[in-house]
Amino acid sequence: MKAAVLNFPGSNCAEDLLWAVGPIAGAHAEIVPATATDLTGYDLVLVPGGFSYGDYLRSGAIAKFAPVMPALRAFAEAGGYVLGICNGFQILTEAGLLPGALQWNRDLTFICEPEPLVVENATTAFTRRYTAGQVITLPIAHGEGNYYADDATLTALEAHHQVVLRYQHNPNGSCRDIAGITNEAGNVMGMMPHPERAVEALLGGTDGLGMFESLMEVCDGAYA
Ligand SMILES: NC(=O)CC[C@H](N)C(=O)O
Repeated sequence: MKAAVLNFPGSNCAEDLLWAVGPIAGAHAEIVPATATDLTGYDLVLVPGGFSYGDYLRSGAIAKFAPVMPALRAFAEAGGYVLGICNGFQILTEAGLLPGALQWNRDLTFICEPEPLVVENATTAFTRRYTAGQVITLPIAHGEGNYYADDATLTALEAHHQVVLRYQHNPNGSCRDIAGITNEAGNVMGMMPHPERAVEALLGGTDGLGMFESLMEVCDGAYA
């Protein structure tokens, strides 16, 4: 699997993500600046967490105009796998690659804590190494993680099994406890928790590793 980790001005998780998907999971991975205009040749594009363009206006609202975004859109429309984590999820919703929006947390505070999550859909390219109903613990670290979508959108998300991760104890006010979703085609996923911060015992847990292993399995076949 060849993975690109996008890097916007203000991203602060690109190196962590590179470490998780590269040396830890075993992919060929490299950092690609937001000024790039071509993403051909990659199997997976990762959109990292952080504060792209200082989170000015709204998280992700400026990043959606970055030079790399037309290439990211073309990559996604061609069926390439895209995973947006935290600010990456915010960027994907702002860009319209995923439905809904991330609002300020219910209590208007930045929350940084390990969070138990239920794997709702274990058939996706991002979660096939888990089992349905499995509870995993991943860190969250965000101010604007309160997922919102209108009722029709939420109903469609549920009907098409696009809700992939739900908070067990909703920390931020997200509609229907949603922590992560895919697009209808299933090749684009966004999630507020950080799987790359849970890939080694040294980090306090390895529950995030399954996401990168799932993608390795889908892109490269059997994963040892
Ligand atoms: N770690 C992150 O990506 C979170 C940053 C994000 N912009 C926020 O909502 O605070």
